[in-house]
Amino acid sequence: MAIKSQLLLSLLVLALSITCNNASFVRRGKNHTQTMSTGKAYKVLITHPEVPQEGIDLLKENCELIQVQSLPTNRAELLQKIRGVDGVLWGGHEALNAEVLDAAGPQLKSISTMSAGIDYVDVPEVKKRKIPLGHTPTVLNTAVADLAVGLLIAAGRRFHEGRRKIETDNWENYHLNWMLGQDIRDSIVGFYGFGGIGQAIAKRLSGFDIDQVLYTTRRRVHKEIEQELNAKKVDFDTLLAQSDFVVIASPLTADTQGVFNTTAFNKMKETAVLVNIGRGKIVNQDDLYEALKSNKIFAAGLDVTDPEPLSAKDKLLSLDNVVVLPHIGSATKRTRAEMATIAAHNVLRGLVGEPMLSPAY
Ligand SMILES: O=C(O)C(=O)CO
Repeated sequence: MAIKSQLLLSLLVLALSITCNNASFVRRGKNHTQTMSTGKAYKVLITHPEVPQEGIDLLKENCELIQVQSLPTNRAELLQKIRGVDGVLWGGHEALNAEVLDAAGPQLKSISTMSAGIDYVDVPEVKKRKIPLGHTPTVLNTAVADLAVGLLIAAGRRFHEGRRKIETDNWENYHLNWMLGQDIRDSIVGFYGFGGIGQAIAKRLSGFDIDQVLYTTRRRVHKEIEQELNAKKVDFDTLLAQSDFVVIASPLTADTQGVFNTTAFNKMKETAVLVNIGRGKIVNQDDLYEALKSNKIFAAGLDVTDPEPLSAKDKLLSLDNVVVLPHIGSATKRTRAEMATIAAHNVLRGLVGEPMLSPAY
């Protein structure tokens, strides 16, 4: 499934690049078409200095590009450069809200983020102004899924604690029951959120001879996917009670915020491992700290935290049984290039009033 969908996606990207390169990128005025003094039809802001060249090359054929140079993003520079642009490729995770939309002006007609999650976007504000909004799911599924499997193994098999044992001269493998971890073989893996990323993780885990996949989502996934992944939809309490590994692969919304709290941890197995590659705020981090410290659950592997960046002094980092990464799920060169490519196509399509490749709403 994953290979097929990657292939399809590559074909789609190729097809789109042909369409977009041939499209007539003339500015659509009320009665006339016009181009700018630069000869380019549209002005597009790229809000990050490190957006991969693949995306920039696509845009620059038909658009005059302006780019934010500061890093971390200087809000004043962003607000000044966004004035009067037709499109925006939103490269970072800064708040995209009424302030920036007001600064841009009413001519703004196309925005795409370079991320799957859009919790930093005030979507109702964008919608209210009828501006098409794109994002970049799918292309990062494999990179995030690979990392999630890594976290699941690292937390379940105590990688971080093991490293600490060495660093503190406490290597005690003369004990037969030293550093024993959790088996993935024959385990039940529960997914909170089971879209493309969750399914890509389950697909990878099928190679580890797991017993069963459970998932909690609002809507049931297709029967064929359930069959292929040996997956069964269950309610949240069942997911918590039965899973040996619980993987959070859901977006952050008003409904998902803080759902993993003490009440939830108390319903999990004491041997359970929690993995979060969704968003930090889905977990109440103080409650997670208590659950890990008191061994209410076995371990956690987190690529996302609350806040980000997490302070080096955060109490979570004092624990042996948590593996924490600095939100690097999609951080591979190829994935970043593909994200920039999809985001650029989204922007170009929005500019000419065509449906975006991956619309956010
Ligand atoms: O694109 C996103 O939303 C991510 O968090 C990638 O890890």
